[in-house]
Amino acid sequence: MSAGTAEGPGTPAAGAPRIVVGGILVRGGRLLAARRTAPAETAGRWEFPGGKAEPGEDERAALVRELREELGVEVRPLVRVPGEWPLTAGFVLRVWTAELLRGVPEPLEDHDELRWVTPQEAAALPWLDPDRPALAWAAGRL
Ligand SMILES: Nc1nc2c([nH]c(=O)n2[C@H]2C[C@H](O)[C@@H](COP(=O)(O)OP(=O)(O)OP(=O)(O)O)O2)c(=O)[nH]1
Repeated sequence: MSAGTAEGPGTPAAGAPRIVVGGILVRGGRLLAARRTAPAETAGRWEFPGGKAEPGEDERAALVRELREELGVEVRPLVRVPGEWPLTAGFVLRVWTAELLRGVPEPLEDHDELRWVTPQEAAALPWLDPDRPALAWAAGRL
């Protein structure tokens, strides 16, 4: 809700950032990295799968929806990585750990490769820069 502006209650403040939410899935000491296919400036870079929360959509619900669409799996968000990281104009990245409930992740949308990587292997991949702090946080807990 905007605080004390003329926009009225419930109206997002002008310029309020929209959220991109990414998910950290962990299996046997490895985390799931996904290689983007688009847009061109991000193609070939690695990230945590996820996407944009719709206006008004809870970010956990957005993560569940995005991982269903992109990977074909059902997940349950667990813990939000402390912090958020600015993206291109108007978006911020937030990252959650998530439990894999059902399914085997497949690169159905937005990615051409998925890889379960150790922290050492992850560090050697060309990640999108905004993901690096969340990657470091996760790697320290594996
Ligand atoms: N999904 C995701 N996007 C990230 C991460 N790090 C990062 O910089 N980004 C950027 C890449 C994209 O420009 C943007 C997210 O867009 P997206 O294409 O994944 O979102 P979306 O699935 O909702 O796509 P759309 O509605 O635009 O079609 O955020 C990350 O860890 N996960």
